Amino acid sequence: MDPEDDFTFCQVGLPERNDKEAKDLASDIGDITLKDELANGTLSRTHVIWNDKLSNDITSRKQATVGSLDFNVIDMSSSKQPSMLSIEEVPKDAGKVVKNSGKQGISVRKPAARTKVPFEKGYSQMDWLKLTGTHPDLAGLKGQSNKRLIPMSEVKEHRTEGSMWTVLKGRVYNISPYMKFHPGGADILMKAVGKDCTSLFNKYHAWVNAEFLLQKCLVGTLDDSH
Ligand code: HEM
Repeated sequence: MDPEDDFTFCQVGLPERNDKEAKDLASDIGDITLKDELANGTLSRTHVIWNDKLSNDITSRKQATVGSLDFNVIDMSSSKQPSMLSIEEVPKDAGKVVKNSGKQGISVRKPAARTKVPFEKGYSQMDWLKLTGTHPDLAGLKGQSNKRLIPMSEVKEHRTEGSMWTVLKGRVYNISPYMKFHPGGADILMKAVGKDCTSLFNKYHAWVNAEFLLQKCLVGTLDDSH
């Protein structure tokens, strides 16, 4: 076996390096990219968000090693662009990071304020999925078809505890059984009752797959002909 490959006995401690050299190197490090070298030799950019335009401003790029750490040292001192935006600078609850068409480079799109409510025991999304798989009539159809066309006037009538209807993307749902499972809380979901909640829904979480989550709560299709 090649002795280089033998990791059973390895040298412990820092390799010999003169202190001044290490300090100079550290002060030189402006931006550090955490490097994920992929099998094919390409670099993945999971750790630092790049503005592609910035790449053009890199005046020098060198490999450096301090102790056992490898760095990509990137000199951007001549750059007129704002500095790179590191992941730490992105607010945790922020929406997607989008590229700005202007000169600013990267900006963060502010989503609608969202407060997740801690779920009561037994009311997690997992519990909801279990319930949808076992409950025989979540929509409260009592044998009626859910292919029925329903006028808005009928939706408005359903605002009582066991029967709270809403319209979402042209479909009518009984959201009464979902109330306590809603991650945003029952109070806010009450705003949807007796109304078309499509725009509110999209404002808070357009990505949520309600067609799937509420499929067992489907009561019918909105009749918007009058
Ligand atoms: C009627 C169908 C709806 C369904 C199936 C639904 C489902 C969900 C789901 C799955 C989440 C968690 C999202 C995530 O973790 O990213 C959520 C969160 C939330 N929902 Fe809804 N929702 C509905 C309607 C609404 C409406 C009408 C409102 C506002 C009036 C609303 C307000 C919120 C809020 C504020 C959260 C916040 C918490 C968060 O995720 O950060 N939802 N909802």
